[in-house]
Amino acid sequence: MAERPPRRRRRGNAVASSEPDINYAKHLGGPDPDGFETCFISQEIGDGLFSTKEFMEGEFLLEYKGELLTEEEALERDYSSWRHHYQYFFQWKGRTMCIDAANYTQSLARYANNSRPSRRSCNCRIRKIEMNDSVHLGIFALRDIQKGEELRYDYNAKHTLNAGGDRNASDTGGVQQASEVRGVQLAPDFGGVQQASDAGIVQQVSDAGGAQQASNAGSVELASYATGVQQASDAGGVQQASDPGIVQQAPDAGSVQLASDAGGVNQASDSGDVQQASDAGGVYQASDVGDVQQASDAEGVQQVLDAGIVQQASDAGVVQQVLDAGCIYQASDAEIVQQVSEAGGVQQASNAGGVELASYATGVQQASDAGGVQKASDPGIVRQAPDAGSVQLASDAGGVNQASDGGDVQQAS
Ligand SMILES: C[S@@+](CC[C@H](N)C(=O)[O-])C[C@H]1O[C@@H](n2cnc3c(N)ncnc32)[C@H](O)[C@@H]1O
Repeated sequence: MAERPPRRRRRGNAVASSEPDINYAKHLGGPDPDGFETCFISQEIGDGLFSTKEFMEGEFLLEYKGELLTEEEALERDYSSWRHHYQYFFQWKGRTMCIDAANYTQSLARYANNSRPSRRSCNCRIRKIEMNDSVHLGIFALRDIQKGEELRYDYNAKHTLNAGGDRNASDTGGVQQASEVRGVQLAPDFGGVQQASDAGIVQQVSDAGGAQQASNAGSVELASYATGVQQASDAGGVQQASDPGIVQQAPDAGSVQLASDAGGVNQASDSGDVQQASDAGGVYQASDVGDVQQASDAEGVQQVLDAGIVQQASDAGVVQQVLDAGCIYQASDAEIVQQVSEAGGVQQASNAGGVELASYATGVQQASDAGGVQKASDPGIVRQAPDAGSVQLASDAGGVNQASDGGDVQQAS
C-alpha cells in the first residue's frame, strides 16, 4: 500500500477550494503527467481513463483542461449533443461557469467517466483550483488508487447537465407535474432529455438527468433521479423506480417493479421480471438475467450473462464476468468476484472476499468468509466452509464438506 503524501507548505497563490496549503501551480497549463492511459470500455460508455501506476489518497492527478466559459457562453455553443459531454459546470464567485473540453482531445482528464450511481466506483473527485484570479479544475485521488484502476468521479449531475443539443421532444403522452426541464421543458431538473418520443404515460418524473432517445417507454410512474437514461426502448411497465442511475440500451426490459437505486445498468436485455432491486450499483452487459428478486447493493456487476435465478443477493461488491451462474440464492457481501463461470447452484454464500477465476463451482452451499480464493476450478460440491483462508490453484477438489479455518491451501488438485 502506498504511503500517504506528506503535507506540503504553500509556495504559490494557487489554492484548491478545501486544501489551501498545497501548491498546484506547477500542475496547471502544462502537458499531462505520466501515469494514465485511455482505453475503450464499450460502445455505450466510450473511452475511460485508467491509472498506469499507483496514486495516493489526496494526490493531484490531472487538470481538467478546456476553455473557461460562462454558463450562457457554454449553452450557446451549437454542438451536436455528444460534444456537450465534455462541458463541466460549476459555481465560481456566485456564477455558473463551465470548463469546456470539447476541443481538448489530447487532454486525458476529459476521458474520466462518471462514478454515479455506483458509489464504490468513485475513486476521484473534481475540485476548483483558484489561481491568479482565474479558476481551473483538478482531478484528485479520493483514496489510494492501484495501477490499472479506472478513474471515476461523481459528475454531480446538476452541474454537468446542460440543456443544449436537440430539443425535439414530441408525443410525450401524458407528462404530469414535470417542471423546469433545462432544455426540454417542464420536468424538474430533468437535465438533457433529447429526442424523447412516444413516452406513453409519464407521471411525477423528477431529476431525470440526461435521458436520450427514450422511445415507447410504456407506463413510467413515480420515477425519480433517473440520471443518464439512454436509448431505452420498449421498457414495459416500470413502476415506482427511483434512482435507477444510468440505464443504456435496455430493450424489452419486461416488468420492473419497485426498483430503487439500480445504479448503472448497461445493455440489459430481456431481463425478465426484476422485483424489489435496490442499490444494484453498476450492472453492465447483463443479458437474460431471468428472475432477479430482492437484489440490493450489488455495486459493480459486469458482464453477467444467463444468471438464471438470483434471489436475495445483497452487497455483492464487484462482480465481473459471471457466466451461466445458475441459481444464486442469498449471496451477501461477496466483495470482489471475477470471472466466475458456470457456478451452478450457489446458496447462502456470504463475505466471499476476493474470488478470482473460479469456474465450474457447482453446488457451493453456505460458504462464508472464504478469504482469497484464486484460480479454483471444478471445486465440486463445497458445503459449510467458513473461514477457508487463502485457497490458491485448487482444481477438481471434489466434495469438500464442513471445512473450517482451512488456512493456506495451495496447489491442491
Ligand atoms: C467527459 S466524457 C467521459 C469520456 C467518454 N466516455 C468518452 O469516450 O469520451 C462524458 C461522457 O461519457 C459517457 N459516460 C460517462 N460516465 C458514464 C457512465 N458511468 N456510464 C455510461 N456512460 C458514461 C457519457 O456519454 C458522458 O456524457
